[in-house]
Amino acid sequence: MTNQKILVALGGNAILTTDASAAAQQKAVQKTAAALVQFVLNGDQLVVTHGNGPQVGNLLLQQLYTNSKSNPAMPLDTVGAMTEGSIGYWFQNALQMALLAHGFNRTVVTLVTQVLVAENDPAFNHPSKPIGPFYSTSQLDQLQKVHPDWQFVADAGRGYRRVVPSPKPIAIQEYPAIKTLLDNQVIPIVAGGGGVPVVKKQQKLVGQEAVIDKDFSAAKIAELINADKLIILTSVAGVFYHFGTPNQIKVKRVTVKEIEQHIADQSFAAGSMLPKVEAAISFVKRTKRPAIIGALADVNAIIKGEQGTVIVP
Ligand SMILES: Nc1ncnc2c1ncn2[C@@H]1O[C@H](COP(=O)(O)OP(=O)(O)O)[C@@H](O)[C@H]1O
Ligand SMILES: NC(=O)OP(=O)(O)O
Repeated sequence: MTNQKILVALGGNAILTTDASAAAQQKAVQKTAAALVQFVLNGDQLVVTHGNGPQVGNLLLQQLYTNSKSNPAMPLDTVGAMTEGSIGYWFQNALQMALLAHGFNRTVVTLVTQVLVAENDPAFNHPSKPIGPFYSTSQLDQLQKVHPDWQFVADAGRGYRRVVPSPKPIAIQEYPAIKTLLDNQVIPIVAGGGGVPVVKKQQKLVGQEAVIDKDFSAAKIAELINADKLIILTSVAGVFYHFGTPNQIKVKRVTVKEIEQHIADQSFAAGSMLPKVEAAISFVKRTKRPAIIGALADVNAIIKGEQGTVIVP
């Protein structure tokens, strides 16, 4: 029994494989849920957050087909909330079933989470978060004619993706509810897709057309709930130096100071490994507790301390 409070942040591969149908995504989520059960078996208090990049982009595209006065397209903040609900439902359902299979009748709850961001965050003028599908060069030309205001980035060898602003989280509006759920042994699924970005305007919270990086929201919540560990699960076995070259080396354990040096050397790709490393550093610096980045497939070995990259103060 480890009896720790652990926040697990799940990347896209935990949800979406190659098939974007609801059935296929639910199947992937069921596999992920089966892996997460180990934390509960260990006596840990689990908090889950997850990404939504592919899903929020796909749902935003679906809005275009129905866009009319009587059935208007929903804006990005609302579409983000829709993905928190839909992906949260998949996880809620899958985790409850996986726990029941082990004899645990636990309540799992998805909390649509509003995350406060700064209205003057420079990210609003520099879209950087890739969402939705990949496009070929000819598809890109076509899309740019129809949507001249959309921005795209080239994604190393895989085509182009639309990018939207990704402001940094400042505060978690529903933190008191997260605390209450944890105090009552409920497993919360929070800040899915980074949470819905909102800014405070004259005492009102106003949704923003942006997608927060879930790794940053995960680090913020892990800090607020006083988590013993932040675990970021993705598709690679950990953080690599010289990634993608014949000299790549997997980092097993590293101090904040050492890994910060590698950020300065631009070792980590923006929009993929860099936000994970930055989020992990933020948690470790502020709590003096470890953060681990590793593969979802290695979750049991990560729990035993045998896999992943451990970042320490
Ligand atoms: N230095 C690095 N070490 C490990 N992976 C890296 C590095 N730089 C870039 N990556 C890429 O980052 C990816 C993980 O980021 P991403 O796909 O955005 O995560 P997720 O969707 O799981 O949150 C890896 O699959 C890998 O291709
Ligand atoms: N919102 C978010 O960070 O999503 P992904 O992890 O899917 O990119």
